[in-house]
Amino acid sequence: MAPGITSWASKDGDFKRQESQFRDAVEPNADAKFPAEKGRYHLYVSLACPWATRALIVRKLKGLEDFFDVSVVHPFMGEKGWSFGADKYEGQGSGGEEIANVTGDKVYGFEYIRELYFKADPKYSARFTVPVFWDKKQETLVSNESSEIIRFMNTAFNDKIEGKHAKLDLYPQALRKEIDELNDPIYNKVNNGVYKSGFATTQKAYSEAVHPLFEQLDKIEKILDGHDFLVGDQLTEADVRLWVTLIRFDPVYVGHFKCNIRTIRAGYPNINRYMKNLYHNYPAFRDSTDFTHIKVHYYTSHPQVNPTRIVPEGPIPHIEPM
Ligand SMILES: N[C@@H](CCC(=O)N[C@@H](CS)C(=O)NCC(=O)O)C(=O)O
Repeated sequence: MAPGITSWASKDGDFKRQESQFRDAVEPNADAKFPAEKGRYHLYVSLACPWATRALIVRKLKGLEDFFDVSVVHPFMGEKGWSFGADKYEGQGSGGEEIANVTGDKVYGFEYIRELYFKADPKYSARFTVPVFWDKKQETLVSNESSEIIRFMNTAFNDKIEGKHAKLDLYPQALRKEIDELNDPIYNKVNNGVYKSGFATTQKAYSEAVHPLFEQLDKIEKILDGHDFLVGDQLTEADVRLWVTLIRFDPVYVGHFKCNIRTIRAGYPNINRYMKNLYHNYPAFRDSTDFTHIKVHYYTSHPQVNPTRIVPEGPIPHIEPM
């Protein structure tokens, strides 16, 4: 077992996210290493995980449900990492109860996500993260980096899908510069900023994460004034990448990760409207959201942050109506 799988902070109290190790891509051409083929691939996710949820949202936005199926892990993550229910937390809170929407491993019947990593590379020695984009033909991991998985989903299958799904371009040439310029601070200060705040083990590391996080949210609040999307008044990957953190913010990050300078619902009217619009009016966003998985995962899987593992009841509602 990898030592300290549930210890996230470095010696100086900062949380550092590891670089993903599998960085290939599915490509449209038949002679590619990983050619776009219907039924060939499989996506492994946690419904709790914001990075994995990016891939689920784009799969649905691009109409790729028939192209590759999905396996969903149990939200409790123990010492051996993500499991399909082999490791359950039998304690207080909702962690010990049966959780809906856990599928088991539909490809191999494995118990743990780590088994996929060792199948792909017996010498693998880094973290066993989701999402995992898996090639059933070569029995290997194509990519475990969500930002790249959503990029190839956006393009690789386009000549095999139709209409609005093929036309939808989440990373259009004309907007790339603007999207890239936003992705960078949003990744560092928001998507990863909540983890840096929550996993900090010194006051200094916490402060150095939580203030930039809220300063970046303040900037986003201004960008969204009078707009439904971050860039170009159209849905792009920048929205997908930001939204997965926003939807978890009030239910989890405010309490569990101490990101409590403001809530989204009370402190950011534009961000709240934007978040609610995508949830209530875009099934790809709503259907990829499972608040039970989200809350049970965070509150029960980080005993150094929440030793009682009690899952709080609120906020009620998890997301406000339009
Ligand atoms: N850079 C990766 C990050 C993925 C990631 O860190 N996933 C978390 C879940 S939210 C995970 O699987 N963590 C397990 C671990 O670190 O042991 C991506 O965007 O795909």
